[in-house]
Amino acid sequence: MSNQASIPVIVNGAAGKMGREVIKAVAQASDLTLLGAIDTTPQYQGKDAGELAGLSEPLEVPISNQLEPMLAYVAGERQMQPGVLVDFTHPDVVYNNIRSAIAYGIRPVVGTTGLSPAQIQELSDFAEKASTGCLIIPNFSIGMVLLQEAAVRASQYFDHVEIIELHHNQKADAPSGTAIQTAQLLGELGKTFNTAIVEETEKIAGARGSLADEGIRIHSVRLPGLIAHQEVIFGAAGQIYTLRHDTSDRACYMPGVLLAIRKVNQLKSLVYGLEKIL
Ligand SMILES: NC(=O)C1=CN([C@@H]2O[C@H](COP(=O)(O)OP(=O)(O)OC[C@H]3O[C@@H](n4cnc5c(N)ncnc54)[C@H](OP(=O)(O)O)[C@@H]3O)[C@@H](O)[C@H]2O)C=CC1
Ligand SMILES: O=C(O)C1=N[C@H](C(=O)O)C[C@H](O)C1
Repeated sequence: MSNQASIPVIVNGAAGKMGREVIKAVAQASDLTLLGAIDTTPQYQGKDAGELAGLSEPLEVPISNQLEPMLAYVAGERQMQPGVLVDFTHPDVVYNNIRSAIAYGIRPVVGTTGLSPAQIQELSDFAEKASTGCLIIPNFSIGMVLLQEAAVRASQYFDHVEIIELHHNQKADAPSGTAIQTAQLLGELGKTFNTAIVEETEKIAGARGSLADEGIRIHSVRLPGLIAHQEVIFGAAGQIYTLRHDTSDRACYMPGVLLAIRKVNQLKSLVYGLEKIL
């Protein structure tokens, strides 16, 4: 493939669990070229991104903590398509990363969770003004999109629902971005869920989980040995309907990540959720 048709990619959070997986997936895609691998972890500075990701050959792309110079470099690369920043970093830094990328005309594909609705709205306004595509995807797995579709259908018939999300104990944010998005999707129907039939008191604060705006409770479990799992449990008189999704390998997110990298250049504004680009 000529360079002209290739999409230059920067991976931010390149030394992390998801970043390494993305490096491998991008390296194996003939229409994508990894130009930058950014991560702030001190011990990985200068290491080859491919070797760190477990590839047998080096990619000759060193890990660096210099995001802005890398954005400027890729923005100036005229021989290729517009650049894409894939971000799997941390909830505290992702907002500024997205703003910086858009300011340089680089399209963000964001997996990092923890952005507030107000931040997403601000980023949407910013992307719209810049006429720049941006994808924020709380969950890149097809299984989760299908679970959410099934949940939305079930919510037409059930008035009571709670969500349990279970993750590894290195996860910084709770509830998960996926659980928040699932509650939002159920809430879009505009119905009232979980009308209380008794006055509840929590004898230990948090016993009933967090209460999302949609009136849906989300319970967050954090344990070593877990990767990422979610149950949506519907209840009605005499029956329980449970939807569950389990991940066993972060490779499950890669088809969605590659699709997003290829689609974001066709967009002129911010789009939230994988289901919108399938
Ligand atoms: N949308 C989806 O489908 C998925 C989303 N996620 C989300 O992605 C995010 C990352 O997850 P995961 O890979 O497991 O996390 P990790 O902690 O394994 O990786 C994050 C990496 O980013 C680095 N980092 C932190 N701050 C910065 C910064 N300012 N600039 C560059 N690099 C930085 C971290 O370094 P250090 O460790 O030194 O801080 C670390 O190496 C989380 O928000 C998670 O919820 C995860 C899986 C799927
Ligand atoms: O931190 C993770 O691991 C994951 N984070 C995302 C979230 O918060 O929903 C997606 C997936 O659940 C894995």
